[in-house]
Amino acid sequence: MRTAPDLDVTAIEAARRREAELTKPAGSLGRLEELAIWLCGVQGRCPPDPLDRITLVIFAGDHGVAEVGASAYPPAVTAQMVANFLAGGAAANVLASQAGVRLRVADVSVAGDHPWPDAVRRWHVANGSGRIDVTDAIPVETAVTAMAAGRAIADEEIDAGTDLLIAGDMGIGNTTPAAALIGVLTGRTAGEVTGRGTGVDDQAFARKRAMVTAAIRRGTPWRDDPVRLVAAIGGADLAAMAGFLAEAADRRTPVVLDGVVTGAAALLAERLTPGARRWWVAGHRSTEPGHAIALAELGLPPILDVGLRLGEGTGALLAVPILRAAAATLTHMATFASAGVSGRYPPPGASRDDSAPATGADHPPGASATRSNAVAEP
Ligand SMILES: Cc1cc2ncn([C@H]3O[C@H](COP(=O)(O)O)[C@@H](O)[C@H]3O)c2cc1C
Ligand SMILES: O=C(O)c1cccnc1
Repeated sequence: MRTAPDLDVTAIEAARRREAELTKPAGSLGRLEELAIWLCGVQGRCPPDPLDRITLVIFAGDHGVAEVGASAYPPAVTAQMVANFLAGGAAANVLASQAGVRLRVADVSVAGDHPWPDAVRRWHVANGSGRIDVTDAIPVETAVTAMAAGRAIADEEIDAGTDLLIAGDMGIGNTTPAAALIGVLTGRTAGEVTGRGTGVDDQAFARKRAMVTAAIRRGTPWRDDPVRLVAAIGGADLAAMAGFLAEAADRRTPVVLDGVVTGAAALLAERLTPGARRWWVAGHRSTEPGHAIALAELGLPPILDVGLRLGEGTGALLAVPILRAAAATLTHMATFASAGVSGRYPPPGASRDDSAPATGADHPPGASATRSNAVAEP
């Protein structure tokens, strides 16, 4: 099995050294420091380039479980929301515009014929996905085609020159296959991974949990075969997302993950290409219980936790300003030496000269120390 490429260790080391030289207490920028170091690792340079060219790809597809009460909304909403994305009226449009992110919609498996531009329909590989509690979502051949479609979409964006990709989802009923995939891939029960999605009532929630239980049972034999697993209990859109995420890692392109649906696709992609997760960050943690479980399995702590349960890439879009802030601080802050700010006291036992004034002569870690109050290694 092919593993994902490593991040650039030299750039990571340079970023760590630079973080320690900046005019702030060591570690005080918290998660921003980790994100800045990660950005250097994925870009292979320190300081990192600003994130000017970011694209969100929303993978749209229908799901048979929505026909039998898995969602609080009717299946027709999937296509109607694709039209809404194209008209600019969805939450993802507004947040993408705020964050300066390009939005692209890919109809991978929306049911029916639609008069959408070729760019939207080009990677259409299925007319919806089957009821996963009783039958396969898609044939295995369609899963293979859908994964290749997701890889092709990633290639198109990477070849066009992108600094960062975001994966988002649109598909009524899609939190049911997402929960089932997370259940199989983390060994959890339907009770642990199933949430209310768009907000189903108690009766529908019980029905949904029963569907997830049945789907987990149907999918468990394919636990170690991501292609057969996504064919059995996922769907074409989830397969395309998994291909997209794996390809981004293969091509050394960072990705911000969104909610429970991209989380399920990420678990699949990590099985396709072990180590791919190093190329991703989790934009947020949604309120769907399966999402926290997926992120824990991936070892990806979310940047934000603000009660979102929408999908479309919205949680990832909200994290973009934080990623940009991380890059900007590492790039533009002064160092102790350049700003003439005194560094940290040396550790107990080390000799120290308290009378030394705060001048530009203090020393960042890694520089040769000629004064006793040089900055300590963090
Ligand atoms: C108007 C509307 C816009 C949405 N945008 C994202 N979703 C989100 O909700 C759906 C998943 O939840 P469930 O599994 O309960 O159907 C997906 O379409 C997901 O993208 C939406 C849902 C609705 C109704
Ligand atoms: O976690 C998500 O992204 C989510 C939650 C509910 C509905 N749709 C998406």
